[in-house]
Amino acid sequence: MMSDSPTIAALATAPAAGAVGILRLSGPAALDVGRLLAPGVPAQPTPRHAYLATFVDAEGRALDEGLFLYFRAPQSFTGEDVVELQAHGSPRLLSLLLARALEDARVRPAAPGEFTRRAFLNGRMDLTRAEAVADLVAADSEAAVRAAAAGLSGVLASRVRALEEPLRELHADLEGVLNFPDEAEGADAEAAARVAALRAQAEVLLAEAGRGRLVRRGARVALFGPVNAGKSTLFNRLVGEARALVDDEPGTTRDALEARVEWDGLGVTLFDTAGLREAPGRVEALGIARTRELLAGVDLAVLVLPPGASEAEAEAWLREAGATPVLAVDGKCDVAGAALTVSKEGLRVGYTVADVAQVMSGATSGTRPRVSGLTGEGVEPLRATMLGRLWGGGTPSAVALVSERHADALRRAAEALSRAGAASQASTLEVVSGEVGLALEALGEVSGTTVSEALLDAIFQRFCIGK
Ligand SMILES: Nc1nc2c(c(=O)[nH]1)N(C=O)[C@@H](CNc1ccc(C(=O)N[C@@H](CCC(=O)O)C(=O)O)cc1)CN2
Ligand SMILES: Nc1nc2c(ncn2[C@@H]2O[C@H](COP(=O)(O)OP(=O)(O)OP(=O)(O)O)[C@@H](O)[C@H]2O)c(=O)[nH]1
Ligand SMILES: [Mg+2]
Repeated sequence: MMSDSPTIAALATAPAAGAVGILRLSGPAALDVGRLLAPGVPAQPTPRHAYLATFVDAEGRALDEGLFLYFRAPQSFTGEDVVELQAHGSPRLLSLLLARALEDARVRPAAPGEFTRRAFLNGRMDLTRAEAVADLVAADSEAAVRAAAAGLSGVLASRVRALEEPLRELHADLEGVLNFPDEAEGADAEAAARVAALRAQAEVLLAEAGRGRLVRRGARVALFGPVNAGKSTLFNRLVGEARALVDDEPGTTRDALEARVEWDGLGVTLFDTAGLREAPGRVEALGIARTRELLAGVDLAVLVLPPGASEAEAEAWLREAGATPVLAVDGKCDVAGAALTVSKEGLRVGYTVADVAQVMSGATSGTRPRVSGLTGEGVEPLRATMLGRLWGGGTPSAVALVSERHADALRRAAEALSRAGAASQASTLEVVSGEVGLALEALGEVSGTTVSEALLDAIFQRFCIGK
């Protein structure tokens, strides 16, 4: 099967000027075609040896001097013969080399992810590890890099295997009892307990999907609350630069603003939003509508309240966040603490009459974290609290990167096991075994043991060309 697959070629490096650019070939004609481009390389090169070679055009004129690597099947990334031409990183030079390789009838351009797909099809890695390759390439935070690296080294693979293998044994035992009731007698004795244990294990893995999502695309956090509470000032403080406009005019922020930061390795997209209030102007009302929409889609909403806001007031604003988890904080805490002196000194910038009046009325919450975007007080503890709410304990690198696709398959496996559990009380062994078989099939979609061509197409579509 390996020998009749066409040889594929693609640039393995990004199409931009760089120190080095790599043309990669995989398949039975890789060495032949590689030697057309680098004729000085011996006909039987030592595998994994770096040859310094001249790369030439069709007329034999030198195009570059670079390194030539040969990996002999099956000891290569794809499991096929692989050749790499490591040239100087000129996109034009590399496209000349690629075009020349493609002139050979045995070679065609690689589809996105096709090198990795071949690695999977040739049994070099299971599907979770192939997907971790794409995760690693796409990783844009330290946590994402570490979690993808864990996936590449087989963290998810071994957890899925720990589920798949006992499930396969259970299925075999049940089928044995059904097909050879005499020989296999009693092999189904513990069926209900085994089903229950496996289901619990599937649920545990499924529960990691939320963390997987958080690591992959980063957390999304929005600051929201009444106008003029100090959201933009706090936003700037959290981002570390003056990104948002700040003014004492309520309704300053109209459009939501976003900034990407990395906190303890976790990617976080922070949003500043238009302040909320009754009866806003027309343009501002549009901003408020957008705030509500945005709040529905974030992982955590931080409600910034004016200093000393009452519980009733906090409750009212809390409702704006709907089902999104909310962390409420008292803003402008420098005002709250200094209220009495302020009243003697007169109002400094940022202290509105309302702010001070509220503090002096004594209706402070006492329990909410206090923060001042202006002085920076309480900002570090707030950041730590936000991270805690988003991530909980543990380190992002240890996480099994469960994707939406994995979660969907795990959910179907858990559901089938739940039905198998019910059937073991009330139905025939055939039904139990049928459901266990379905669970096994769903799990196979995660590891790749029972995966369809269409599913593989969908998975490798998101890879880049040359990967
Ligand atoms: N230049 C270059 N760098 C690269 C890659 C590549 O293909 N080329 N990779 C890919 O994109 C990654 C490395 N992945 C690889 C994985 C396995 C094998 C390999 O030859 N495996 C053999 C031998 C194993 C061994 O000697 O221990 C095997 O599995 O049998 C090579 C690269 C990242 N860096
Ligand atoms: N004393 C004090 N003043 C602050 C603090 N944060 C903001 N202010 C002042 O309060 C006013 C409003 O601040 P913004 O950060 O624009 O408030 P906002 O919540 O973004 O307001 P809108 O966008 O209009 O909803 C400005 O005059 C700020 O200087 C703070 O922590 N302490
Ligand atoms: Mg603002």
